[in-house]
Amino acid sequence: MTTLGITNGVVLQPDLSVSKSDVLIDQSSGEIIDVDPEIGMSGDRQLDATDSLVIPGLINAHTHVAMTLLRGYADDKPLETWLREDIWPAEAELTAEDVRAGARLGMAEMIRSGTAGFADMYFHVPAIGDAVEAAGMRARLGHGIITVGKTDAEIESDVEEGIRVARKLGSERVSTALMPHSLTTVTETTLTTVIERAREMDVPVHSHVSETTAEVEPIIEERDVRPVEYARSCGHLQPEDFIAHAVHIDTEEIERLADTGTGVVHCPASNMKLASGMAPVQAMLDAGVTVGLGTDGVASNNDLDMFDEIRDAAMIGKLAAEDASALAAPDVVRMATQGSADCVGFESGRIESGAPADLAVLSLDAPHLTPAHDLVSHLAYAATGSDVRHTICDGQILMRERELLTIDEATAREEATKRAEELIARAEA
Ligand SMILES: N[C@@H](CCSC[C@H]1O[C@@H](n2cnc3c(=O)[nH]cnc32)[C@H](O)[C@@H]1O)C(=O)O
Ligand SMILES: [Zn+2]
Repeated sequence: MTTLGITNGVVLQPDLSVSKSDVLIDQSSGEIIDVDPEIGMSGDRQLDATDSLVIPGLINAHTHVAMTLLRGYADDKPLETWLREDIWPAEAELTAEDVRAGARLGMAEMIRSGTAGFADMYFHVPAIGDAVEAAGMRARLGHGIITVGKTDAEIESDVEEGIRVARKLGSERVSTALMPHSLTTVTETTLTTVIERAREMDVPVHSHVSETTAEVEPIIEERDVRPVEYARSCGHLQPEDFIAHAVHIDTEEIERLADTGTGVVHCPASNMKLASGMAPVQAMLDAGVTVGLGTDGVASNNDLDMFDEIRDAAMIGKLAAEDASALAAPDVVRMATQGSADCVGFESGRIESGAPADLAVLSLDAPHLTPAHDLVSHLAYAATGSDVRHTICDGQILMRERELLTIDEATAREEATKRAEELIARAEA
C-alpha cells in the first residue's frame, strides 16, 4: 500500500460543510482511507493543499467529449438545424483516430478544470476507452445508437456496435451503458430492443429526452402520451438509467422520474446556447428527482469547464423558477458532485473514507475568491476551472500544480488542431 496525504487544506464534506482537514488516500486501491485533521504528514507522499479547498472531483454526467474538434465550428443555430446542417455532416467524416485525439484534448481540458469523471455518448468508442485508460479518468462510455436516415442493415449494425462496445469495455475506471440517442431519433422497435438488451446485460440506458419542444410534439401527436410515459412504456427509466436534458417536462413527468429513480442530467449551457428552453430543475429537486450536471458536447457549450456549468445551473434555475432562492449554492454544488455520481452510477462525488479517491484541489489564493465568507458560495458563483491546482482520480494524480501528468498537453493540442482542420476540409469538400 502506498499512501498519499493531501495536507493543510480545507475539505468540502459530504453534508457540504467545510472544515479544516487532511485527506489520506490509498493509491494502490484508489480509495480514501481517512478524512481527519490529525493525518498531517503521516502519508508516504504528500500533496500540498495550503490555502486551498479540497472538493470531490467534479463529474460531467453528459458529454460527447470528442466534439472538442468541432468547438466554434457551427454556432448560433437551434438544435435540429445545427445537428442536421453542420454537426452530422462533419461527424460523418470522423475517423477513430480523430475521435481519440478529440477525446484526449477534451480530457486535458476536464482535468485542468477539476473534473475527474464523465459520461460520454459517441462513436468510435473503443478509441475513447483507450484514451480514458491512458489519461487516468473515470468514465461511463457508450455508443450513440441512431436510426433516423438509416437503412435496416445500417440500423442493425449500429445496434450491434452499441452492444459490442458495451460488452468489450469494463475496467476499474471505465464502465459502459447502452445509449439510444433520443426518443425521436430512434424508432420504437429499436428503442425497445436496445433497452431489453441493456437489461439482459445489466447495464444502464442513457439517452437524450425532451431537450426541445420539437421532440415533444411528434410523440404526443403520434401516441397521445408525453415523452416520459412513452420512454417508460419502452422499458426505459429504471433506477440505474439516466437521461439528458428533460427540459420540456410537466408535473406528472417529474413525479414519474422521481418514482422511477431515473437520473436527470441538466445541461444548462447547451440549453441556453441552442435556446432549447429552461428545465424545471427546482421542481425536480423538490419532487426528489436525482439531478446531475453535464456540459453536453463542446460545440453547444463551448467548453468543458464544470464550474461554468455550476454557475449557469444556478442562474438559469433562478430564472426558470422566477425565484432567487431556487437552485441555491449548495444545490448546484451537490448536483456537480453527488448528483452526477448518482446519475452515472459512480461511487465518487463524496469525500469520505471508503469512497473512490477522486478529488480536486482549488487554490483560494486569488482576488476573486476573497474574502472567504462562504466557500460553497465561491464554488457556485466565483470559482473557475483555472483555480484548480491538483486533480486526482482513483488515487492517482492527474494534474499537480496545474501540470498535466498523464496527457502531453502540447501534443494533444497540436494533434487536435491538425485533425480538426483536416476534418472540416473533408466535410466541406
Ligand atoms: N451520430 C452517430 C450516433 C450518435 S452519437 C451522439 C450524437 O449526439 C449529438 N449531440 C450533441 N449534442 C447534442 C444535443 O444537445 N442533443 C442531441 N444530440 C446531440 C452528437 O453530435 C452525436 O452525433 C451516428 O450517426 O451513428
Ligand atoms: Zn448530448
